[in-house]
Amino acid sequence: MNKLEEIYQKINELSSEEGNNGITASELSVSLNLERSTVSRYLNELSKMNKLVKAPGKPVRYHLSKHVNDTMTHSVHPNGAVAITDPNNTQFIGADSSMKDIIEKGLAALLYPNQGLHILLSGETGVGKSYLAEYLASIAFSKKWNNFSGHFVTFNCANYAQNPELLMGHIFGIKKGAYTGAAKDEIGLIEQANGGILFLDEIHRLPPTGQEMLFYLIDKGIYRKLGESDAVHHANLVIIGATTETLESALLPTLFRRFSLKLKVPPLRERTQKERKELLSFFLRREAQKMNIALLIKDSCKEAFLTYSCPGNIGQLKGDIQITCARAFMHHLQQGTNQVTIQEDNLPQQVLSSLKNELQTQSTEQIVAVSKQENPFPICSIYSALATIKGEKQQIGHDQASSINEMQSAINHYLSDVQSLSEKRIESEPAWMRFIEHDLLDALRDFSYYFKADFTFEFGDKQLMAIGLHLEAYRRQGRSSDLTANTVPAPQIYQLVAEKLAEFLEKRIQLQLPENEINLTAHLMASTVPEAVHKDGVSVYLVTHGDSTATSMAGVTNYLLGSPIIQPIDMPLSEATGVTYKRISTQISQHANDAGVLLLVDIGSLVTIGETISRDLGIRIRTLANVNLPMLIEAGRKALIAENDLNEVYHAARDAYLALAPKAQLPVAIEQKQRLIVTVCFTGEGTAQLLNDWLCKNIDSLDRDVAIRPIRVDPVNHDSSMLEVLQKKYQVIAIVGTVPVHFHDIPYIPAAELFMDDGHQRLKKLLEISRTVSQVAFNGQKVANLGKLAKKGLDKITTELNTDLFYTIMTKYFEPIKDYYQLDNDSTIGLWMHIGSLLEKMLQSENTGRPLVLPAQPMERTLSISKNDLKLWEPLFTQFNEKMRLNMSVPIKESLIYLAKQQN
Ligand SMILES: Nc1ncnc2c1ncn2[C@@H]1O[C@H](COP(=O)(O)OP(=O)(O)OP(=O)(O)O)[C@@H](O)[C@H]1O
Repeated sequence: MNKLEEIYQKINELSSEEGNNGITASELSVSLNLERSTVSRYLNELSKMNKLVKAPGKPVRYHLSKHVNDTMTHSVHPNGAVAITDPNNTQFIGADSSMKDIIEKGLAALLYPNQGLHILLSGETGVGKSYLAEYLASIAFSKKWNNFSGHFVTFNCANYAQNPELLMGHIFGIKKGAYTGAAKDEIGLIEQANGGILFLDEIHRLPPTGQEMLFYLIDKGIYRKLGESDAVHHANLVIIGATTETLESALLPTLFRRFSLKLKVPPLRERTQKERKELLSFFLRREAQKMNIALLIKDSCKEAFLTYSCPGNIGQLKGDIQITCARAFMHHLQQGTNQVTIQEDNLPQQVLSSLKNELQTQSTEQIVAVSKQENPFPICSIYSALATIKGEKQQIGHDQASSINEMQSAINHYLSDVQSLSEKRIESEPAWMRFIEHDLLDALRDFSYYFKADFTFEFGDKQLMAIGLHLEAYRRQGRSSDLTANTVPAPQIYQLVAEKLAEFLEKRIQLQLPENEINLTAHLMASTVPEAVHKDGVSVYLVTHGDSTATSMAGVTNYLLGSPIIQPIDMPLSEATGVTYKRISTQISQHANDAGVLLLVDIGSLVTIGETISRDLGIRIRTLANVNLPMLIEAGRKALIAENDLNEVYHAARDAYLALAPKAQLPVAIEQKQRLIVTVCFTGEGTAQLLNDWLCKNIDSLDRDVAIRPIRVDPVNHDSSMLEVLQKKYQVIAIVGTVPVHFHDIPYIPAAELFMDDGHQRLKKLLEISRTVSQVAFNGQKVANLGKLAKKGLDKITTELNTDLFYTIMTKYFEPIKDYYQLDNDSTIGLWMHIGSLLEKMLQSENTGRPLVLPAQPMERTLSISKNDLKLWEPLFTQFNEKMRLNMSVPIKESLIYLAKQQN
């Protein structure tokens, strides 16, 4: 036995020991009593011979190749391709050739004790980086290496590249209030993947701060959520990053170095012809399984797939094969053949071009696969769907209306199938666009652009896709399929537009459409009208408390009316009123028109929201409270008729309420009893009194009418007679205290909870919901005029300040600040006045040359100013600088931020 064999045998022995996790050169030199350098030399030799696999890291550990490979089962396929099958039956083409070394290294990294090593993958788009990451993870998980217990979580950083804050929020998690709109704590992907593997695709899209945070996590195992300044979280996970950029330039050097293993996945052009053949067969077999029918491919087409230049690599090859199969399948449906044959005219342009001249004469066909799986390929089943309806109609003699409904639902199914195709993006354009030739696509786009004034409905991408796919199928076929001959007319508005489109297409691209194709096009238009906000009708919005109440009520109504006319807006109880207001107003401003808006809300206090939005946006809005289903249906029905004006829709909905609601539920005037919060404890003087004081200080200005009464509850008999008495005089909103009191249906909030977010929020919501319209109306007025009130005040006390300009700036730029710190009305006016006076002083000092004397800072600086605070205020400060030429110093800026934070 020579030295090399001796060493290899020793490694075999050591590797078979329980819990062995690879061997290092030092360990081996000790057990063989040989020089470490000699051992290293032999180890390198053995790895070159593919007998060992090096796991990167320090110290380098060596594993027997057969151990790494044993984790995969090899199987031979009918076409001779050897593929490795992982436990989830994912075939990895190339695992025995171009990808062998890469896979072995990747597996060794994940096997590395105790936690695995972080991996960075690079390679052109579509080479299979995500596929590789998933493959490695599935093996590591199934073998339970390193106790991987969490999940394999994948995320593409490019999806949020335009919004770095959100991107980092997704990865690291968000602390409530981290930025405007961060209404609640969110857990991040790191937390989700803890104990497992996080795959970050397009990792180079992470901004430098994100990269630093990631570096810190990899280095120290700790991280912070966005917006957190003190808390730290621990995580133990492997990160696999992937990038299409050159490795060195993709990441900050610090982060780059933390990836112990860097692997470059080769492009398709560098793979062998044998591997490309395997890929082609693999993808064709998959499509055949989906279609559940014999799939044949002409030799010439096969050759084209093997030779065309495919810059998008395996991803593009797969996409082009799918499109080709879909076209061939479409052809098969129209011809009624009993097999699908891929022919030259099914090939996308870029594949076809490689065919030109030489190969077109070949015509041998070759069966690729037949499968019995029940999973028919979705696209283009519209004809068969329509045929079924036509058959049923003939049998039972349906009336016209129900036939239209069935037809629409068949079309809708077809569209959602097609839609799922467009979800997978190939390069930058949706997949469906590749089905439609450019001349037709351009013509449809131009039509939607030039004739938009003629539509009373939207004609966007969804419509383009549905109509384009259909007309492309018709055009390729060259004649209308018998199956489309249906006699059910589409609604008039769509029919007219379809006729106009037919005229346009004939002129533009000489495409002649027969009557039944025009009819079917009209049906396609009718089925794809999005959100069905008919441009000239009244819009109806439903706003209710709860996570999904509005959505489900609107869902039922829209279903019954057969049209998504009601727009739901859910108001989660945890959401601040200001945030809800913004959402409602944004939605209304995007969709409403001159016909106005009917706002249906669940509680009276929301009535004023409509009034305020109406004032702010200049849109006519009427509001009805205590909404129920009959009201909603009636409002929807009337709004569907474009001629009905806002008053008609409003009255119809109100009458429906009056006609259908039981007498007891009629909207009688809300009893004008004063609202009361009862605080309870065993003495009525201890905690109850303290709670009383706390509530007095913390209650919102909108609820200043609320009385607070501390009472004693007998520790023995829990006597609640005092509550009986109080209830006669007051409307008791809640009982807060240290003794659980369950009195009628009045909510009880334990004192401890009140000081935590949940309890406080609950009380706030109870107060909000119990506000009467008049209470809110008074304050609502005030809300709308806050700025004006402050301006009036400043007009009286300032001489230098341009209060109009100040008002304009503040109205726009102070709003996010108010929302962020959830400032109440009083604090808002106070801050407006404070800032106004400060600017006045600055102007005076500039004019007179006297130094600026600022009022003493009364606050204790216990609150810290975060980057988010500064970011929030910066636009306002910039405005003062640009529009008023007032440059605020850092201490002045900070004093304002402290002041606002203290109000919170
Ligand atoms: N070796 C393989 N065997 C079988 N299918 C593969 C293989 N490699 C890639 N694919 C398929 O090719 C498609 C593209 O691969 P993938 O999305 O992993 O590429 P990528 O390099 O991550 O691309 P991008 O950089 O655009 O995100 C996937 O749908 C995958 O199914």
